[in-house]
Amino acid sequence: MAELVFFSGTMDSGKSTLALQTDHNYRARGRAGLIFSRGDRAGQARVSSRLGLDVAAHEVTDDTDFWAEISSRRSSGEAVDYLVCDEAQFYSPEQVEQLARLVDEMEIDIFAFGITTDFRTRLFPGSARLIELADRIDVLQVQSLCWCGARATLNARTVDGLMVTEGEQVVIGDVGRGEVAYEVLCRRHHMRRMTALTARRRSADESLWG
Ligand SMILES: Nc1ncnc2c1ncn2[C@@H]1O[C@H](COP(=O)(O)OP(=O)(O)O)[C@@H](O)[C@H]1O
Ligand SMILES: Cc1cn([C@H]2C[C@H](O)[C@@H](COP(=O)(O)O)O2)c(=O)[nH]c1=O
Repeated sequence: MAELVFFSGTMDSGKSTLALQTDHNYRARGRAGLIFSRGDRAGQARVSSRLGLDVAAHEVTDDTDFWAEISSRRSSGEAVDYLVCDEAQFYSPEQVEQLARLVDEMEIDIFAFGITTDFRTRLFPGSARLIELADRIDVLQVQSLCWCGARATLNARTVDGLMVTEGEQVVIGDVGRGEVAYEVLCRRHHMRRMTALTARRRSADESLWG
């Protein structure tokens, strides 16, 4: 039976690496698949992993209709056994429904990878629909860590190292890089808006003033 699986984790938890490994393993066994992504940091139509792999992919846009796209490929004789869908948090709820339909009506395995929540700890619409519809949700086993050493479960957006809570939901970026960047935190420190820089400053102040 084909499945819709949602592999989720914080930023920098190895999702794109696993997406590329999954594609590699299925392809190595003669199965035919397609890789999709939306808004990868490396640019349009790419899936890039911080471990160094960077491969071509099909860019998902507002106009992408997965059902129409795969039906048309199949009608013209192309085999499509599975889809690897990276940055799936950016897909629309309707696109996630199209993916679920491909599983149920065409027996195509869908491996979707993405973060669940944004910098304000709110679900992305695409991730919400994946959580509602997936046959299985796999939380990545590689632990990303908060600066305090606890397991990081949330993504913070930072400007010059300080956590911000206002802004657009979607701003493509990387952890620890750029003026606007991201940092993974445990819930306690996300709630306290305490990034690595804030913590360092606080401890410097404490040692200065006793
Ligand atoms: N220099 C490195 N050596 C070993 N592992 C690394 C290195 N840089 C990154 N990684 C691993 O890559 C992971 C990030 O992988 P990636 O697929 O880019 O994450 P995601 O797609 O979830 O944002 C990190 O959690 C870490 O385990
Ligand atoms: C928290 C959060 C993240 N993003 C963006 C930043 C990155 O471009 C991607 C996540 O990529 P990764 O492969 O999981 O590192 O999402 C965003 O647009 N808005 C947010 O709130």
